[in-house]
Amino acid sequence: MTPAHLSAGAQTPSAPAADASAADAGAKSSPKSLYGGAQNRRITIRDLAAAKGRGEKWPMLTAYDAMTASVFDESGIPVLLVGDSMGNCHLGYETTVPVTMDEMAILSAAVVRGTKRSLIVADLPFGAYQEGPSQALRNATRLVKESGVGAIKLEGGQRSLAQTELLVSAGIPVMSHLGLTPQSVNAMGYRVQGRGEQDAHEVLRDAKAAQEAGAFAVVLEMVPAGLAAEVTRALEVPTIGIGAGPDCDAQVLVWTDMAGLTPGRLPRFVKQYAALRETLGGAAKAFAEDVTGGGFPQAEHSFT
Ligand SMILES: Nc1nc(=O)c2c([nH]1)NC[C@@H]1CN(c3ccc(C(=O)N[C@@H](CCC(=O)O)C(=O)O)cc3)CN21
Ligand SMILES: CC(C)C(=O)C(=O)O
Ligand SMILES: [Mg+2]
Repeated sequence: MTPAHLSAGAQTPSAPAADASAADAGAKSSPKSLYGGAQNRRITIRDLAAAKGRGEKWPMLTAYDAMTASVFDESGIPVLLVGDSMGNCHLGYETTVPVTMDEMAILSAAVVRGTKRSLIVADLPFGAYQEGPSQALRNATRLVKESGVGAIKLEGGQRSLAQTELLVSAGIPVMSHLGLTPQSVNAMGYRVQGRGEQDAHEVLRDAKAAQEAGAFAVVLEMVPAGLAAEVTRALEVPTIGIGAGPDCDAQVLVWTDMAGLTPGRLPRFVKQYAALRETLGGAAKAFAEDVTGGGFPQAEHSFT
């Protein structure tokens, strides 16, 4: 098998075009805005830092397969997260806890292959970094080398600082994830975090510590909007909110939630922009009725 980082889709800079025409030169330079995909290269963590300087907000979505990722890439979504939410959204587990490194590596490589411009960030799954910095570096290195991702995300502030520092010193960009950290569901449940002075102070302290350790961005999940605003003002690196109010630098949602594919009750922070479950179910039923009723296939679908 060709390692993903050697294939066309990998997150290594492609060789510059021999003929740098005026149009090309413009397209290769820094994007005027992060959203839109006008640039002819991968988004980098430097682009994200520049967007914070301009006060520009940006979107992030999860992705777990090449085809869906290509839709988001072509739609100009600057950052895609191969989230361990693949556990419940793609692999049929109850939570993110059972997700393995093998599963992360395979689906991350698929997302990288399906995209050209988005920065691809992969979660380190539960159990892949809690042993310590050397375990974290070994597993993060695998996702960078084998899957071709451009950055790694891990949960926890203070408790993951040594891991963050080692990855950053090794040249692997790290996104930190604070507030509700779903890999700790068995300890904390799915509840708003950072309520009350003590807990709010802990979130702010963790965010500053993550930035100090070299994190290029911080996800804030299910924290009060006022606290997220305070953290966003306090940090030089961008904050990415999910259930963290309107004042974060960026917003992330799980793609199956935002597109209306996830069944059942959704978290309060989700907004649905499509009804894919209905659309796809309708297509399946129409196909089934066509087959059982003899309407498909017709001559135009057949060979003589
Ligand atoms: N489909 C999906 N969407 C997500 O946002 C998501 C995942 N899966 N898996 C990984 C984590 C888990 N997340 C979750 C899971 C449940 C709630 C939840 O039950 N929220 C309720 C209760 C809030 C409360 O009681 O304080 C809500 O109404 O928001 C929130 C975030 C966020 N992530
Ligand atoms: C919800 C986002 C931030 C995440 O960690 C995931 O999708 O796994
Ligand atoms: Mg996650």
